[in-house]
Amino acid sequence: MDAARLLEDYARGDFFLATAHRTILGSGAATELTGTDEARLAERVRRALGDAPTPIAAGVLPFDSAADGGTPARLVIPEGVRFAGRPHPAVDRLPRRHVGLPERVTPVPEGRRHAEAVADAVRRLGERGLRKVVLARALDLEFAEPVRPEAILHNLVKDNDRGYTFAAGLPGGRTLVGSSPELLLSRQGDRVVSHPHAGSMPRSADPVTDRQNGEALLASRKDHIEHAVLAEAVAEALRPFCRKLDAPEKPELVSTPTMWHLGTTITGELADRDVTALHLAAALHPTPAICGTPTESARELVTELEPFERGYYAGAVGWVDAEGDGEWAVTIRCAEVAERSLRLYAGGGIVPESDPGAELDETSAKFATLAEAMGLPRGWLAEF
Ligand SMILES: C=C(O[C@@H]1C=C(C(=O)O)C=C[C@H]1O)C(=O)O
Repeated sequence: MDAARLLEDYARGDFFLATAHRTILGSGAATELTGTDEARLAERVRRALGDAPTPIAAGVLPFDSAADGGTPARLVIPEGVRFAGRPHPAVDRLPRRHVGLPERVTPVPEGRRHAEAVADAVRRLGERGLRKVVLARALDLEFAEPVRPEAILHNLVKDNDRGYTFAAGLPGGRTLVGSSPELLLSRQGDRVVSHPHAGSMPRSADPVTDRQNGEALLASRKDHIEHAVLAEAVAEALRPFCRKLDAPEKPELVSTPTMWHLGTTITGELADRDVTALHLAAALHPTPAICGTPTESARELVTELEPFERGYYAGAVGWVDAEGDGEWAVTIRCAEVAERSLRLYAGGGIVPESDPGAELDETSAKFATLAEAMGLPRGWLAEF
């Protein structure tokens, strides 16, 4: 099966995930499973897959299922599932799709307010004994015409030949669409892998500046601190499930078409095959890549300082099969698409060494993944 065909067949409400190794299209929903207790949901999914018409359950976990009003995890067992190999080079021959310019862009909060929140966070880290907190901001885009998530997904897949490029149906007919560099967890047999990312610099069209940015990130003490907090937490969360765990001491430089990051590949051998990819994803989430350390105090600070609900941003997207295998990516570099509007999200890790202006710039740079896929003029969103 050709991955380009799956991309062309994707329709709003379907589940789509393209990675460096495979492409999955789950169409329709034979069964929908939602819940705010992810560990219990993982059990229900395991039972439901036992006699399901298709081999996987797929969907999204929210940032915080206990947030105001409750944001449930949503998985479906699709009516039909098709698999293909990696999307590239097959999708290269497809033309780009037109998305259209928004009529209005509203930052939530305004950039200046986000920088103030970062300064506030830096102060409160010390007061509350936090090592790190991740603060995000959003941009609301309004359009005169209906927004087509299929067009955005199409361009995201063309632009990003690595990473995890996804679309998933949300409650209320909305769609989460994005391209994340970050693997929360994959399980295949008894092999588990996580590839946490923290520490960021923008890519540049100028090769010299681009290389310098990557080198500056590798040399940045602040970014290594930010990363170490994350890598340690992911290793500690996986350790109880593994009879062997390999967590390198130093991160490597990794890249997307728009950002440089520090990443650590953590691999383990699962002790108990009954623990599925969804159980593991639920146990790891939320990592300090998108929340902070310690988790509960960081989540409280996020709620205090961010003037919006994260919903399914900074959650997870992925699938699990009847054997318990599966893969889950962190839902970053994404947008939540409604009928004629969409909300873009971007955040960054704050440690005592963080600078508010630099953190604001980092969120602007992270909007570029979606901005490019929407065909927005380069740097246009950076004004907001
Ligand atoms: C929170 C986001 O990204 C996360 C935060 C990073 C950082 O603070 O350096 C890097 C990668 C991601 O784990 C985002 O893109 O919105």
